[in-house]
Amino acid sequence: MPLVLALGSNLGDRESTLRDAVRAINAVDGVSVDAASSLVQTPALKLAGVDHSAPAYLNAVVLARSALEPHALLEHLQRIEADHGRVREERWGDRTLDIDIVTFAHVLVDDELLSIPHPRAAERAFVLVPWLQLDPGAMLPGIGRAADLLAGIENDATEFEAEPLW
Ligand SMILES: Nc1ncnc2c1ncn2[C@@H]1O[C@H](COP(=O)(O)OP(=O)(O)OP(=O)(O)O)[C@@H](O)[C@H]1O
Ligand SMILES: Nc1nc2c(c(=O)[nH]1)N=C(CO)CN2
Repeated sequence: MPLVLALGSNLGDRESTLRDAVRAINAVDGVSVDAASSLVQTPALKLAGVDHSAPAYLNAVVLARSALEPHALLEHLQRIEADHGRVREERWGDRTLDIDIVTFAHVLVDDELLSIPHPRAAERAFVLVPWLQLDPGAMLPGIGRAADLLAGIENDATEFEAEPLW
């Protein structure tokens, strides 16, 4: 099944963490990475709104395929986050690595562990901008076209010069 992942980091060596994370995702049995966006830099979004005093994020989107079901995939992604020093503290707090499942084919999931499509992707330029780079026709199933959604929000993402992630 084709799927879309959103990666973010705002602590430590952000670029090398994201680079390692893409390799680790591809190394999961039953998962293969097809493409990765360029890196975008965005100010940290906190529960109270954008926080310019917090370290900025580097974000990227990865297109992959998975033979695993979504919950099994989530467990692997959380292990990869933990391997990169991710400590779970406050919601929307600073982190070395965050990996979210944005879409998983046209599958809809909504339980206590997992919501797909990711319920906040539609409001996040740091997801929509790199995703549209890889797929101009990107759709959030049941929500809408990524291009239309991006047109309705503030786009605070800027390109970050780096070697391709994949
Ligand atoms: N689509 C999804 N991708 C990844 N995690 C998800 C998803 N839907 C629900 N979750 C759940 O969200 C929980 C909290 O994740 P996390 O701590 O990364 O949240 P957050 O990154 O602070 O906020 P946000 O979910 O808005 O990005 C995870 O333990 C996971 O069970
Ligand atoms: N700019 C930016 N802000 C965030 C991000 C992120 O990836 N980028 N992730 C968060 C937790 O999901 C909270 N805030």
